[in-house]
Amino acid sequence: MDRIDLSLYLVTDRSLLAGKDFLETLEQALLGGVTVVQIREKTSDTAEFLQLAQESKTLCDRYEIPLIINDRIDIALAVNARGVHLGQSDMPIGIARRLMPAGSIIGISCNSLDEVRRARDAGADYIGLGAVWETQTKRLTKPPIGVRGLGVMLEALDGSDIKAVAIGGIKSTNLARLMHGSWSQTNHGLDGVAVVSDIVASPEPKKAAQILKSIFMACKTAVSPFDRSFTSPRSRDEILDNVLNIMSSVRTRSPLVHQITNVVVSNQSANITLAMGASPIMATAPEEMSDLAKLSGALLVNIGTLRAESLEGMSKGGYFANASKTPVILDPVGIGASDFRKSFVNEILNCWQPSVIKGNAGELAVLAGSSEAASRGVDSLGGFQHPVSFVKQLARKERCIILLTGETDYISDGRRVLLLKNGDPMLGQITGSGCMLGSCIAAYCAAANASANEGNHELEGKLTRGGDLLSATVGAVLTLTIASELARKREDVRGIGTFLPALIDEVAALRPETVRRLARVEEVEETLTNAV
Ligand SMILES: Cc1ncc(COP(=O)(O)OP(=O)(O)O)c(N)n1
Ligand SMILES: Cc1ncsc1CCOP(=O)(O)O
Repeated sequence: MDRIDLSLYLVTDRSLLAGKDFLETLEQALLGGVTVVQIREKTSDTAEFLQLAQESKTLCDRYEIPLIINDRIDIALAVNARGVHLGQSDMPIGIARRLMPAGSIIGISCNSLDEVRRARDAGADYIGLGAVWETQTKRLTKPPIGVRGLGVMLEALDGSDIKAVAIGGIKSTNLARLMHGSWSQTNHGLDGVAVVSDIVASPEPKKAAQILKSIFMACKTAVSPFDRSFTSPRSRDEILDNVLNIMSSVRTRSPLVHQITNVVVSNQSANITLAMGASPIMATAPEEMSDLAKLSGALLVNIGTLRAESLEGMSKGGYFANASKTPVILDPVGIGASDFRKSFVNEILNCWQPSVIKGNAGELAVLAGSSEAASRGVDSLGGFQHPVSFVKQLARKERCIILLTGETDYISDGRRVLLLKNGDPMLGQITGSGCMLGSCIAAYCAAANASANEGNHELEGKLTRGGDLLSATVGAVLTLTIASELARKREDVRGIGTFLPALIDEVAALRPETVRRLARVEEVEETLTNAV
């Protein structure tokens, strides 16, 4: 089916034209670069549908763009359309295939893995996966799949030549998130996106199509398998060099670090951010997320004390941060404690792409859907048998950097895995050391991202500016853990009460040479086993 290009698939809807002319809007969309058009008429009678289809066919032929008809095989035959798009309760694929001329394109909508498998076995040419998100265009009868639900459906097409497009709620503002988040673990990506309102309802359909197309193409080429929107350093020594550069950069740039964090640690998180040389802003109101995303160098989302009023802020915060190409650090504190936390994390990960996810074994196990490491509240009750494999695979699955904290910290970007062995046990005895680490990661990521791509070139389709966020995460861990070792040795530290201020002081006083001298970082080679 490589004869038709599904990259930007326009599905029409006359009810969204808001006064614009149908054919003029279609022509603008064609000029804007749509690669296939589906005429979808839910309310018109046969004569009206036929006329629209005929006029659309003439126009599409002029632009050499294939025309697909929604549901109606008779109309598709009458206008000699390139194919039909069927729903689950329309004509079965086998019969449609017999009725349509040889070589016609037959697409079908799928909302579940079962439907994808059936469509594959029935010989569909492509599937429309959706709805991905809620949409105003159609009343949905089945719940949205969410970005993270698409990968497993795409995986079911491995080895076949069936193509897949996503549909439902897709806009220029969330397309990059869709493209980043929908890859299967086997690296099966989307062949296209089907869009109705973002083009049809736009006052400038040509421009709307152009924007969608350029984001799609940028993502399709930039997001090759495991190729993140950030740089990956080549060796352990290069990572350490980068860590020291980023450390200095935090102090010289003093980036603004937006933190939506929990009430237990808010104060110490703000202070550790200041100690690193960055500038904290602890803001939760959804109304200011758009403005703050433009100002901040990074966003930390920590769900430690999840409250109804912070949910919207977290959802919007990550969304606007992605749009501003600002790294987002997710700390899913105590995700295993309640179904509420679990489903909220799932919800936000369907709205935005994190750059780094940090958590203890219990938290990351819940996120990965593994029962290997249990947790109680915010504490982990054990570890993984193969932590190296686990972090590497989770990084691939979530397409971001994963930091698994514990006595040894494991960091992976899906390609390499680093083990960090610094840190004093007292860090685990004070409340909020993990949350402070989230602040440190955000500050380092802000500095690393700010120094990348300063000319702002070639950023379309990316969710950060391309900074070395792997080294940034390593640097943040080293900063806090090495400072904890130094703090513990101080004579004025007599217990956890005196340890916390000493820790903040040591972070502020930490010098790059000390980090290089004391860092205990190893890189491990890992062939993936099935850990996630
Ligand atoms: C490309 C694409 N995907 C899905 C749909 C939805 O089709 P269907 O389930 O038949 O629902 P209606 O479009 O008939 O409301 C589609 N039209 N196009
Ligand atoms: C036809 C259809 N099928 C699933 S969602 C949808 C409508 C998508 O419209 P929009 O792109 O405006 O969200």
